[in-house]
Amino acid sequence: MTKAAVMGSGSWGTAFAAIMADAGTQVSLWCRRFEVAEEIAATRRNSAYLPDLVLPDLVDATNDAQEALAGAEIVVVAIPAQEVRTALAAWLPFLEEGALLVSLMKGIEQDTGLRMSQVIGQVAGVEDARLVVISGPNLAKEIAARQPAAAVVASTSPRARARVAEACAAPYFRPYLGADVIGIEIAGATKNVIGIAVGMAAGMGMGENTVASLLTRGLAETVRLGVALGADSQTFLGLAGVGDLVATCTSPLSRNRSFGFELGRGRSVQDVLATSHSTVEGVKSCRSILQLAREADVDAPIVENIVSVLYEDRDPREVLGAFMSRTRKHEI
Ligand SMILES: NC(=O)C1=CN([C@@H]2O[C@H](COP(=O)(O)OP(=O)(O)OC[C@H]3O[C@@H](n4cnc5c(N)ncnc54)[C@H](O)[C@@H]3O)[C@@H](O)[C@H]2O)C=CC1
Ligand SMILES: O=C(CO)COP(=O)(O)O
Repeated sequence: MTKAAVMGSGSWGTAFAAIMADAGTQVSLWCRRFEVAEEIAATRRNSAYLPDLVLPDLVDATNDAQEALAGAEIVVVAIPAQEVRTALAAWLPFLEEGALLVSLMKGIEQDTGLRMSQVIGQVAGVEDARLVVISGPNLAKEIAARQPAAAVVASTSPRARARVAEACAAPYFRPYLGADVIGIEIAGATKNVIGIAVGMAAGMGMGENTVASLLTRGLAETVRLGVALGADSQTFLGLAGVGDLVATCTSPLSRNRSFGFELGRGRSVQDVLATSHSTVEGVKSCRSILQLAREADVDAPIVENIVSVLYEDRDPREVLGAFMSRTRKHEI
């Protein structure tokens, strides 16, 4: 039986541990807090994140990273993007020789502008063939309820992606295979920022036309950036592209959309962040994405305007007006 470690017991790490166990993989779920590991051991539940999910018996929880990583052939990282560098460095001594490293994160590192698989590869000093990324329309709560969903499991190594896909193919979770790691990571990180923009518009009372227009232009912006960075444009029509954009931009379960919604209703960035207990990746990644776009000389008006709302105190209403008065141009 394959043994995996899932490092991070927030909403996605916990749901993904259940997926892997339902796929027949033995999972050790690493929890940063001892109380979470203790609760899971005693009740099979992680009440702070997914209270309705009863974790399968194949999931063991521990807050000892060495114990979690012992014997793990697949190591899945599921923590906030900006924390990966430091956390992974602490886990390095306990990684098994040859283990595959899987990123579930949807973010870009601040300051370096690196994608998550790049950060993992750099910190762990491993070749691309051992790195895998997973992305798609995967709202954790729906997955935890075992509602059917699909995702892309991507790696430059056919063997690595096939092995990880096998280890997470559950009756309600269908992994597709992919090789375009750049496209999948750019799609995953950028959709969070587009989700904030759409949420903002919805919070201001705008209807479906506005949502669909922003979503579509957000996709155009994401494709431009991805292709400039070496991605295949077809990737953005797939699960990690359109698929995730639709899930994020239309679901009240999305933290990024909900964050934007509250801004649209008139609350301040600080106020909304102070009351949010879970990760809103678009907030920290939007500046790194804008930086990547500027370096690649790519026009990214939605990301740029979200940065100005979040970091330059710009009024969301003013931003919506700014989109409408941009210089007329060809759609494609
Ligand atoms: N929740 C979802 O539906 C999905 C989330 N993702 C991505 O997965 C990543 C993780 O997100 P969630 O699980 O939703 O976040 P979360 O906010 O639910 O949980 C974050 C987890 O990371 C841990 N953590 C925080 N700082 C840490 C540190 N310095 N060292 C070690 N652990 C730390 C927390 O204790 C918590 O267990 C994000 O990049 C997110 O975009 C991807 C797909 C779906
Ligand atoms: O990535 C996600 C769904 O695929 C989760 O989106 P949020 O982080 O906005 O909740």
